[in-house]
Amino acid sequence: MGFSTAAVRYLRPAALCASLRPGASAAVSATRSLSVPTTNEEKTKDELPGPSVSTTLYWLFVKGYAKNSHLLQGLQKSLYGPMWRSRFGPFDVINVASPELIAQVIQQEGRYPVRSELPHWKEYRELRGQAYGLHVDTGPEWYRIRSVLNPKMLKLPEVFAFAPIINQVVDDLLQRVELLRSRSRDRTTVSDLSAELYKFGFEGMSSILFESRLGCLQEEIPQQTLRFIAAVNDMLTLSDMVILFPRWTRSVLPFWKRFVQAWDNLYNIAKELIDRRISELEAQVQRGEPAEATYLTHLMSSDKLSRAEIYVTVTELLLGGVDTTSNTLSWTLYHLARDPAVQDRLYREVNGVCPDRRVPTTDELSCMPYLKAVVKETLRLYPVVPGNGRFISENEVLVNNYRFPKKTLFHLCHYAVCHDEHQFVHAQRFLPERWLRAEQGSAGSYQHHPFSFIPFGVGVRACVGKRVAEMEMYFTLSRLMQHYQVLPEDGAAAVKPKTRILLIPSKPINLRFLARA
Ligand code: HEM
Repeated sequence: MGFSTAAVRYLRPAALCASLRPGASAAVSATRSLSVPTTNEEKTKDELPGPSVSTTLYWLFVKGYAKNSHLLQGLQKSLYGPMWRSRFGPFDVINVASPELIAQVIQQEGRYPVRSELPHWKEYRELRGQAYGLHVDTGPEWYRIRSVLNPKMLKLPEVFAFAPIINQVVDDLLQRVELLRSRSRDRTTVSDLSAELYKFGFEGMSSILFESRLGCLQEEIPQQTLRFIAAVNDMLTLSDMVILFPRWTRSVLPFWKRFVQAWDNLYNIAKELIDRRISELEAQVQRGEPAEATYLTHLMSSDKLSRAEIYVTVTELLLGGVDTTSNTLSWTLYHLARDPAVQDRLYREVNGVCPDRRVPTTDELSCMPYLKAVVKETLRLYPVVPGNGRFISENEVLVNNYRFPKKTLFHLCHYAVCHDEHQFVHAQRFLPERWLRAEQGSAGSYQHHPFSFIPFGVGVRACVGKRVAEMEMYFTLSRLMQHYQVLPEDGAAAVKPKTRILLIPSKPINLRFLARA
């Protein structure tokens, strides 16, 4: 199947944005038709091609695609065409792997789209009497939560208010890089960069959400922070296991109990951090000191979310915001190290806009088109969420002339689409230039379909953290470029991606950071 349990998870909680904006990408063809074709010869899903369960098992566990389910998307597309059906365990999934078909699904997703059902998350919340939150709530209840988050997360001036916090964390990252390279044998290498960037991502998101520093980039990471990071990892890993096994196995297999324990740890630490910060803010207000309009203050003062909903929502934002951004940063630095011409051009752009290592302002970031093109191209080659989902529960759907009943789960094969030569010339190459309007053509690019590049998802349920993630990545990369030239280790082999829910490096990325004069 082009659909793994891992995909289910992001289909799961992944992370939401803008409405369908045909202008979303730099090279959107305005003339393409997104309308749903209708003829009289409708077909049913039983007529769709797709692998048998045994073929799927063979691919996943004999051929090794369980770890590379992003590649299975392309393989299956070549065998079955752009739409096929996969059945495996509890899943019956319709895979769509062309921008036109993805557009058709999204056009019919309804007012309150659902990525996938998360029965095990819902069950945990009910077990503990917690609020459902962003990922489990559906319909108008989900929208109510989104409408509180969107203004603070998706409006640029609001997002820019997080710039000082993010830059403080980038300061710490720079110090950490300096420390690690000075300790390395050749005094330049930072080993396992993704692990360092994960801690950076965690510190960055928690600084915004909890308005407190957790010390992830310190030499001695505080115990509570270590427990928190471990709980996040455990919960996400176990979430995939729990959904695969039927309920009766819970008394014999340890996964459900450990899943509940991991959620308990995660929720309790988040609750403690939030309560502590809220007490500080309340004391501040009582003393007559003005409270800054930061994230928690915004959620509290909106009066639209209960305290229980705030606990869950903030935890879920953290879950969506760490490894997505940190993995994208890892891949970007990996490519910059292997492509000196791209890195040099990026350095010249950053240095031209902000000489003498001056910290860029948000206005100055907007004068760095090549920086943005580099990040876009990284997200095209390594879409950290390689497959997305839509569970259309309310209505029947007509896609590619097949009629699907209510409660059909669609897997949007984003990885296959943004690696498609018909959409992107030299699709396997790292060519940031393709995103620069003035230079289209030099990189052989041409007008691609708006739904061929949707790394943050699409529609009203798209990623709520898109703007924050972009700003964090722009500051981090521009400032790293000001200080260092990055290079691969001598003779280092290429690092391929693998799917572990997200598209992550299959082995540690070690890079040399040479201080710029
Ligand atoms: C490179 C960085 C990121 C990428 C590529 C990414 C990608 C995605 C994608 C593909 C989705 C699913 C969207 C859909 O279903 O259409 C999503 C949802 C989501 N993302 Fe992100 N994300 C990133 C960073 C972040 C950050 C920084 C945050 C937190 C501030 C975040 C929080 C979320 C949340 C909470 C959802 C679920 C929203 C909902 O269901 O209403 N993401 N993300």
